[in-house]
Amino acid sequence: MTALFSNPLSIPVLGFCAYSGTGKTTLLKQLIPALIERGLRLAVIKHAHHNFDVDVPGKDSFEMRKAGARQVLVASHVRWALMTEDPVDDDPQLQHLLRQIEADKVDIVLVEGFKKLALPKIELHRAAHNKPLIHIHDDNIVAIACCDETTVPDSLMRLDLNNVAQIADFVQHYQQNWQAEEVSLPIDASKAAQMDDTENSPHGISVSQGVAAVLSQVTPIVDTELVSLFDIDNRVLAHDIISEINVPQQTNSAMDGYAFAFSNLSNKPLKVVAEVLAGHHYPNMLQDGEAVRIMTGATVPKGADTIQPRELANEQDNLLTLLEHEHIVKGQHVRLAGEDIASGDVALAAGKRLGAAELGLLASLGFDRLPLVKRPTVAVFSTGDEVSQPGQILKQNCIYDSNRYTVLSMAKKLGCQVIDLGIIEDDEHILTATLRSAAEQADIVISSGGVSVGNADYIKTALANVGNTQFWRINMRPGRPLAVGNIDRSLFFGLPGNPVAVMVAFLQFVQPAIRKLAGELHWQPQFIPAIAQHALRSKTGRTEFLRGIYTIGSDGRIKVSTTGAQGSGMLSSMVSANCLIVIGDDTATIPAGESVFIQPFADLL
Ligand SMILES: Nc1nc2c(c(=O)[nH]1)N[C@H]1C(S)=C(S)[C@@H](COP(=O)(O)OP(=O)(O)OC[C@H]3O[C@@H](n4cnc5c(N)ncnc54)[C@H](O)[C@@H]3O)O[C@H]1N2
Ligand code: MOO
Repeated sequence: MTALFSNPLSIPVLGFCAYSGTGKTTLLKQLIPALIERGLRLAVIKHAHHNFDVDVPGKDSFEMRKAGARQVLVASHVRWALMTEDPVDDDPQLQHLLRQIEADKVDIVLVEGFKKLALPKIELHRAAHNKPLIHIHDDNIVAIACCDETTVPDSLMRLDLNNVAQIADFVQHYQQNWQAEEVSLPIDASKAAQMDDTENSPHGISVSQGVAAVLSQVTPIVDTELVSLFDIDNRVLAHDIISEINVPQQTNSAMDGYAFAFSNLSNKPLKVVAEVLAGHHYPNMLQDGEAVRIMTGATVPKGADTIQPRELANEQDNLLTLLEHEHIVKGQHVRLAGEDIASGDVALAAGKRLGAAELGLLASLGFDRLPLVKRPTVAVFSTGDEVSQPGQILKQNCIYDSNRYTVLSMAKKLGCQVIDLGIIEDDEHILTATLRSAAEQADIVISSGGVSVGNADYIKTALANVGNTQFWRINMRPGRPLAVGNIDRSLFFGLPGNPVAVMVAFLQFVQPAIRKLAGELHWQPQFIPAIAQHALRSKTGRTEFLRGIYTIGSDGRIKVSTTGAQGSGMLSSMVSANCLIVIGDDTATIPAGESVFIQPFADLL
């Protein structure tokens, strides 16, 4: 039996396992120089079963540690050692230890010990020792280094325990051919299995299946319109935009300074023959021994190819001396014509959502009107007798409507035109009429509330009168009940009533649908790995969306903790959060210090 292990590094980790007395350390002591000779940079992790000390009593570092410091780092000009007092009941956590390795400075980590972990290993075996073979119970053995007497199955690579060069060749080959495991995202609609009969399924469907099923019902809008650059707010480009000019138009200076030909560099001063301001040019060809005074953005004259900043030059009586002469590089501080975008290039491709940077780029190419995909229209209403309009007196047993506002806001941020249909009372005729008229006006109709088993009746019957809609149980929390379907040519989403569930369900299901409908290409949810600051719990079989706060640690890594209580009615948890922590349906617990995926809210919320 092996215990789960996943390599947190971007370099391979290879274990060496054997019963004691087989000669693991002896082999490693010979193997390390042989691998270094082959150009590999190594890190080694060794598991010690006893309470070892790096230093000895009497040494300052020892005394400081024994005095109670949790960590002592002792450093000299050749080496440093970090000692951390980290008592644990079981074996130390290899994943945690691996994260201490400087993965950008080594090519492979060799691990001695940790033989129970499911990490790739070379088994060492001496038949004369009469010990059992490890590979029989461990699928992670990639090769066996042994003597002639050991029988090795055909499926396994056989190495000679006494042939260090052969083992080193194997390790080198392993390192060169290793590929990082494909990261499995907690939600991946592209890998969602086909759904069978999902309607009213008591078992529910996964988030990935739900997203895939929603997307399969969306046909992108093909109608386009020309829109002025001023009025484009986060909308989607309908056609490729080809640049008609070079950006920058002319080769120009990136510094205030002097332009000259690099081939003229010598200890002799150059003669300053003119001054070129931005928006102007020097009409002549620069001759041997000449330079011009030039400002940032001004066109570099013909005959010049290099700029020296003003602060690294001395000019007196039109004679120029270049300082730090030996550091000057040909072409420095020159911005070449077309280096940003060349005439004829696709500056932006169809399907791109236009934010501030894209608008700036289009403006820099001289475009003032752009062909855009027509905005999706989204109609939104709330249901529920207890739901009251903000601004009015809150009646007993009632709650103010927040869902319409969160949904309308998220739809607007996705560039949609929105129609607010208000709060619709729980009445079959009124709901039916509302749905019919909403579908006539909107590409997407969104309601909240009334989709769970108890109180779904009105919306269910109203929907049955006007369209074809399925009620799903999504294996997620929050946001379990969800209705999805069609009313004529409109897509309908019945989101659950709980305010956090509404937002999470919108982000996971409505958002991809709007993006596809709006013509956006290559849109995928953004998952970023972060280190959990405390243990996170879920239940296998469902995807958990916890409200999280991520920050960047002093080590440059992203860390995340939850906002605390996670009730699906607690909108304050969404306000304090800046991300969702996503625990996929195959995971029950994420221990503190382990990696978990987050979905930052970015600018959508
Ligand atoms: N027996 C079961 N009961 C419930 C289940 C279940 O599977 N079996 N699912 C629970 C889950 S999960 C959710 S979420 C809710 C969803 O219920 P509905 O979609 O029918 O929503 P309502 O019951 O109408 O409301 C739930 C909750 O949200 C508040 N709400 C509703 N609309 C608004 C609004 N516009 N603004 C603010 N708050 C709103 C409402 O007052 C309720 O407190 O069902 C569980 N029950
Ligand atoms: O959708 Mo519900 O509790 O999972 O909020």
